[in-house]
Amino acid sequence: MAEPGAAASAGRLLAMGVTGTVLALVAVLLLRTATFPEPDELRGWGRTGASRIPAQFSEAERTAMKEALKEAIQMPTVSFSSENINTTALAEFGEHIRKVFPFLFSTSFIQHEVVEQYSHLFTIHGSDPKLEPYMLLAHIDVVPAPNDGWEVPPFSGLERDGFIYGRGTIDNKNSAMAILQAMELLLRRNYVPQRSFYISLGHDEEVSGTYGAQKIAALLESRGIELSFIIDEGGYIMDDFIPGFEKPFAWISVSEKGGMNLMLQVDSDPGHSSMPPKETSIGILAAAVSRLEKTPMPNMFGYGTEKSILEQLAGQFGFPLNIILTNLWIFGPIMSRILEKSPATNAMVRTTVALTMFNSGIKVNVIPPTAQATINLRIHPAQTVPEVLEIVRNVVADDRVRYHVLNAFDPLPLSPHDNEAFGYQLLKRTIRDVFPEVTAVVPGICVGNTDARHYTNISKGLYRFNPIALNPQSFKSFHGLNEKISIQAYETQVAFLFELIQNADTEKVPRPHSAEHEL
Ligand SMILES: CCCCCCCC/C=C\CCCCCCCC(=O)N[C@@H](CC(C)C)C(=O)O
Ligand SMILES: [Zn+2]
Ligand SMILES: [Zn+2]
Repeated sequence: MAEPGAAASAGRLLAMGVTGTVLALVAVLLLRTATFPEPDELRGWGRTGASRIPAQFSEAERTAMKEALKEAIQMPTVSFSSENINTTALAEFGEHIRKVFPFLFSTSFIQHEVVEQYSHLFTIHGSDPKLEPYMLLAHIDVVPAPNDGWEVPPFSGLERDGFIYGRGTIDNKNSAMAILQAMELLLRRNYVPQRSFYISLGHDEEVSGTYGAQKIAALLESRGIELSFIIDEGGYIMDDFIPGFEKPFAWISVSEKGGMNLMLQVDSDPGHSSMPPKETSIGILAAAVSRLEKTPMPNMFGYGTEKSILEQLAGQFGFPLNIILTNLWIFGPIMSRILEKSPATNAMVRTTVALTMFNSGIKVNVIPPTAQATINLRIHPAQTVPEVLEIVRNVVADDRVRYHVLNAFDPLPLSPHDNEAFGYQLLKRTIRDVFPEVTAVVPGICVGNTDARHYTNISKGLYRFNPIALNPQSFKSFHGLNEKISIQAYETQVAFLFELIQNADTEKVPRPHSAEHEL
């Protein structure tokens, strides 16, 4: 987030001016942080006492869970496009889960359905019909991974130095396998849930989820099902993200950006390249997209969740950042500039525009009749598709450019994340139980898109959170090189889900004693 230089200059600014205000604010802050640790009596809500099953796994179980993940990674369930998915590998995955999770497929209160041939929907019938059901969501397809640049072949599932390597180890077979694994281990311990829930594993998330998540959501809607909340990928434990902020913090994405794929096209008369016109379709279009790249969309800091994220992290920083962050009413403009500096934080404060495809030309000596560029926009929660399209037109400001919206959708609404929000509070509580080193949980936004967006008709509580710690380097391996997960992190993910499923067996939302006791 804040670069060392930028934070230092913000600090210098501060030192030059508002010393009195700062001293007063330090006092307020000290009072606040003094009461930060949370009392132990709030631990372990949900199932308590004898009915609580501890997340302790035998050596044999730990070996089996790691081997099951490795085998899943070895199946190249690649989605190249909606029309081109590896159906052989997807079918193999279906056989694999039947083999390694036998209890899941033979328990009377669990129903398994295959949707559109390769997606899986499990219905786990709880004993208490008064409790509204929820869903754990993941996807089993992956993006392509050519061997080049990888330390080990991407579909080898090789273990090295305590890590399992391979495409899908963090996006997102780890979740698919960990959810099923946690449930299998609970069933082996005779667990019967009180609250019903669904496990949904989509097979085409990486190409929009049209036949997986979208069909499952429609199926549940046709059955009149409403869900209390859904937990999908798209938020993480952030480690080493912010200079000056040593501790990891949890980022639960309560929304995700909208999106638009927009094709820009310029047509012109073809002709002989020895007698070129002053401008060609390529030149006109290149200038247009260059203007777009040089003119960032407006900075929307303060209109999404980014401001409240910073305010909630404030108590974790040392001077002067703690003061800056608790007083964004003064320091907001500086902070919004700091956030613009890195691609990840820039994506939080504005609609981003990425030029992703450019096509033109048919022969070296022919003036091209047409040029096309496709841009991929990710829309900030405070903006809409028409607003963003209007800005694009104004920046391009050239009538020779024509626009084709390939697909577009608005940002997702903010899911509730107050003290009454059951799903959010359940995640927070389980984070605190399983990751004691995490001292802050923030409601963030997912800058990419997830299958959760297909479920808006059946749930208002869409949360995106994977219980794994990621640093900036591991973020680069998403869809990139050397994707890997440590065996310990995977075991912790299974333990987290094992606890979360039990924690969900309660009617009441946990109530913090006061705001200061909150994570
Ligand atoms: C202060 C710390 C700042 C850190 C900011 C990082 C923000 C993290 C939020 C989200 C991480 C991205 C999670 C990736 C999930 C996206 C999966 C994906 O690739 N989906 C496709 C869907 C498409 C419809 C095919 C996509 O392109 O978005
Ligand atoms: Zn994913
Ligand atoms: Zn992905």
